Amino acid sequence: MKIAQVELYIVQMPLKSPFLTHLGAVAHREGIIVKIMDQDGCFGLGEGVAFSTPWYTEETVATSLHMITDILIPLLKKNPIQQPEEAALLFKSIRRNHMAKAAVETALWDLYAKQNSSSLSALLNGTRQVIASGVVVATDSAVNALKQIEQYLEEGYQRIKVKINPQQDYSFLAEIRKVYPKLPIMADANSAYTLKDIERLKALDEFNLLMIEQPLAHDDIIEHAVLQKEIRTPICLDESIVSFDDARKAIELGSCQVINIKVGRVGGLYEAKQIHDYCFARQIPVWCGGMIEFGISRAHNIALASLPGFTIPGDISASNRFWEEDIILPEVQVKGGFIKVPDEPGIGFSLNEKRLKETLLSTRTFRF
Ligand SMILES: O=C(O)CCC(=O)C1=CC=C[C@@H](O)[C@@H]1C(=O)O
Ligand SMILES: [Mg+2]
Repeated sequence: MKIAQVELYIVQMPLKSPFLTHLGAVAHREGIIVKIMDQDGCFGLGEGVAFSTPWYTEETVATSLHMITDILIPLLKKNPIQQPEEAALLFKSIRRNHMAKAAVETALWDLYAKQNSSSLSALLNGTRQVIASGVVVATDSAVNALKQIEQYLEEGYQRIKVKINPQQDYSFLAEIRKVYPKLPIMADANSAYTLKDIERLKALDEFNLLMIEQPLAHDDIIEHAVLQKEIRTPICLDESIVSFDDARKAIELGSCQVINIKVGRVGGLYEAKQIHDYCFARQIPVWCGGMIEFGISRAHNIALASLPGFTIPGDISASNRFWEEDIILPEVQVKGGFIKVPDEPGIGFSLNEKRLKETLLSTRTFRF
């Protein structure tokens, strides 16, 4: 792929309003934009989606920077690659650090697509021209959630995800169901429960949720299989699935009926596609998760979600869900509940240089 230079941009932006889960609040988002340039000046873009602290997974912006700078870039310098799959396989010699790997690997996919004048969606064998869009409500009260849901439904979003925990679950969902008896709703618990809560979780079956996401421990697939036999609501796994093998084992065990695929969590588009292909062959629905990300990661998600197995609206919302102004042009827009899949080369979005400058904390450059 003739890599000539890698540039990293560390950016930070306030969210329009804090994103609240039982694990804490995200009010500011730091991220790493990766730009990989070839000898002809063509470049690909990726985004590191680790948070500033390790509350969702073990990675942080600082650990990602270390991995990219001291491990992954030197590895790429030593091992010239012909296509992005080779980078994904090369990075398997390094344990975990999936978000750092994905930041680099996704930039290589964008570069490779542009070098071959193909849209990223087409390169991945995407089949959709538009993808259905869902949105997450992450707030502290049913009153606020209802206000947000009303606004998001006006904006066209096709399904709503809410955050639950044992302190508010039943009453919170009951309030929402009272106003919206038929709305497609899913609930994300981010590991707020244990098997001792089986009766609590059984009681949530009456709300006819599309699914409950990650009710038990972040690294469990055994107890989720026990729980799934006890509750009617389909379990969706998020945190527990960090690789293709995790997905295969969870499905074999009956730990879930749905998988939330996040490109960063599984180490890149190659692994994400492997999980998709496996699930698609077995008619296990998947959807594309979000990471409160900026537009570059959002663009990669759109390309991934154009694959045929993404049959459930994901957490891919418009740029203006979180940001006053995103770092891409054009911004991601939701129209009539759908986002258009670009057909221009690569991710089909470019960097908003003005916004990048406004949000920039620091940069690093590496010549090959
Ligand atoms: O990016 C979005 O639109 C929302 C993403 C989202 O819901 C999440 C991102 C990161 C951590 C979470 O608590 C949550 C999730 O678990 O899916
Ligand atoms: Mg989740």
